[in-house]
Amino acid sequence: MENQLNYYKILRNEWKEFSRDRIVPLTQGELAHILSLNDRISQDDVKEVYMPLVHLIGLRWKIQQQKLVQQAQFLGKKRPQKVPLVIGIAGSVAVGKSTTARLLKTLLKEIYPTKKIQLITTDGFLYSTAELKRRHILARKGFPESYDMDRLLHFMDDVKNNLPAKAPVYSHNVYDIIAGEYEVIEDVDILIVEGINVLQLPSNQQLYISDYFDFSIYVDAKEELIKQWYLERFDMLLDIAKKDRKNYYYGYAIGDRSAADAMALDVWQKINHPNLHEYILPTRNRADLIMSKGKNHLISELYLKKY
Ligand SMILES: Nc1ncnc2c1ncn2[C@@H]1O[C@H](COP(=O)(O)OP(=O)(O)O)[C@@H](O)[C@H]1O
Ligand SMILES: CC(C)(COP(=O)(O)O)[C@@H](O)C(=O)NCCC(=O)O
Repeated sequence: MENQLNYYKILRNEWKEFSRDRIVPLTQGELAHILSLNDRISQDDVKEVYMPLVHLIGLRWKIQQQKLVQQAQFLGKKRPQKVPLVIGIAGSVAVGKSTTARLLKTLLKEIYPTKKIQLITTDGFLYSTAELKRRHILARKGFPESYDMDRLLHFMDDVKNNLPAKAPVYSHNVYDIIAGEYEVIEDVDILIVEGINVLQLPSNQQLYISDYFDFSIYVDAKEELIKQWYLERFDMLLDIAKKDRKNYYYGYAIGDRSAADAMALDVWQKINHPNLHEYILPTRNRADLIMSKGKNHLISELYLKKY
């Protein structure tokens, strides 16, 4: 990413200093616990990248709480209403959004043990395969029109008003929405919302989903790397699928692996590549923080919005 006027470019070495002494340090035991829950993340990443990030989120949370107190005073209310803090995580398919989101949730839970912290992915707001077929847009899965953005907007509205909200659930293994399964969000303190579309503008709406966010992150990397991670994840999904006849990928998993890999590459080129360039990358500059990854998912630099 080239230098942007409205972002501070912060190298990893500078960023890692930002949490020093200002946040509850983790004990070795807590760190080990966090790493055991997320085998994809290194100890260095937790200390050098995620701890300063959690510190920054903590500061934003304080400001949000202060605003709510001021507003309550202005309105002559005794107490401010409870409004959950919402963190959005955007980026390409397979860039590592859900891995980042899971780690952030684990860390926040460790640091704020009495708070309720939940995570949803907007994959659940994709139309079901049956509905995509009915709309003749099965080949457009992941593109803006394949999501029920109105439903997502209403969901965000309920969350922010501290009303119970239900997020539908998507399974990569089934490659579809799981009918009747929901993640229930209720009386939550922090909600993390992860998905390729979280910084997009829903059609026919005046509101961005990100209007509900208190802090937003875009996970970024060069496309060659993301494509490689997509293909590697596809291979991992096939390994899992081999053991399960009901898995969507079972047929590919027991067949010729090079034909399956060629199919995945084709999906990248025809679907995920154009989606990244037409609809996901253009939302990058809406994020409060851009985390830029290099080889082996190592975060090399961060871009923090100046204002
Ligand atoms: N920090 C990381 N270290 C190692 N592998 C990672 C890391 N982040 C993501 N991955 C791997 O990259 C692939 C894509 O990550 P995932 O979180 O599923 O992406 P997304 O949610 O953006 O589609 C997965 O195979 C995941 O295990
Ligand atoms: C469900 C998704 C839209 C969401 O992507 P995610 O960021 O969770 O990987 C994507 O994984 C997808 O299915 N895209 C359609 C093309 C494909 O099969 O990859």
